[in-house]
Amino acid sequence: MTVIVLSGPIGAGKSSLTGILSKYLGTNPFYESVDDNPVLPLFYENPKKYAFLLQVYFLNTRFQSIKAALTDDNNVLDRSIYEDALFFQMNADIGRATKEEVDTYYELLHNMMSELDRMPKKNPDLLVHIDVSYDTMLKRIQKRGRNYEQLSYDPSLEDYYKRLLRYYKPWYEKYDYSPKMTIDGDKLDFMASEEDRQEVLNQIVAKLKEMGKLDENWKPNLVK
Ligand SMILES: Nc1ncnc2c1ncn2[C@@H]1O[C@H](COP(=O)(O)OP(=O)(O)O)[C@@H](O)[C@H]1O
Ligand SMILES: Nc1nc2c(ncn2[C@H]2C[C@H](O)[C@@H](COP(=O)(O)O)O2)c(=O)[nH]1
Repeated sequence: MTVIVLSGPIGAGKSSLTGILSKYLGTNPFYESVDDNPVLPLFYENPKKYAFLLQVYFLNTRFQSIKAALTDDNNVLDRSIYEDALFFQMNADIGRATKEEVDTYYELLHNMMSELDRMPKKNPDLLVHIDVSYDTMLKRIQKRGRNYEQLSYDPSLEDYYKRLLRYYKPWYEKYDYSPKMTIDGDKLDFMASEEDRQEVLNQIVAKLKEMGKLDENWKPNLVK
């Protein structure tokens, strides 16, 4: 039984890989609340006003998801609570949160992480990070086509996305809640290429076997 958390910038392919991986491993996917998230469009319309509210919304849903996933012990999460502060800190650094909001946020996060630390299973088994360049990220955001995420909606999103990418390297290096691995999301087109999809799955399965989380003789639940 495994809990795998995915990470990566906007449009990296986390939701897509969550679907592919959970089917392959025969585990249950947890998707982030995006299309049904009432605060997300408000945030893109007025980031300064809604950065704190959006973060509390995401943090709450991520807390619920990781608790359920660690209890069930058979899941893939398309983004997790471990990535939450990366987003909020970046927004705070560009002046979208007051000192009081920052202090309140970190106190809330700390309380939630302490609660996770008291659970029988405290941590995920593996973090799979999808690494993408700015060009790839932008292409995928365009392909997905959510209006408020497009540079045509707000040209300052170019700086926002580039800044977000810069926060990922130190975040990944510091992450130590579980073993971790990186997928090259620029090179491996796991949506269009069957060969690339299999390569990504092979890399993840090899890591799980190396960690003793999958039996050496394990075979996929579903071969497409
Ligand atoms: N490796 C990939 N190659 C090509 N297109 C991809 C790849 N991963 C995702 N996409 C496409 O990019 C868009 C964003 O993917 P999505 O899974 O929603 O990313 P995320 O959950 O990381 O934001 C979708 O239209 C998806 O079909
Ligand atoms: N300010 C924040 N925005 C966030 C956070 N998590 C996700 N998001 C935004 C980014 C995208 O517009 C959308 C979906 O993200 P994907 O990476 O799944 O495409 O939601 C966050 O914590 N803070």
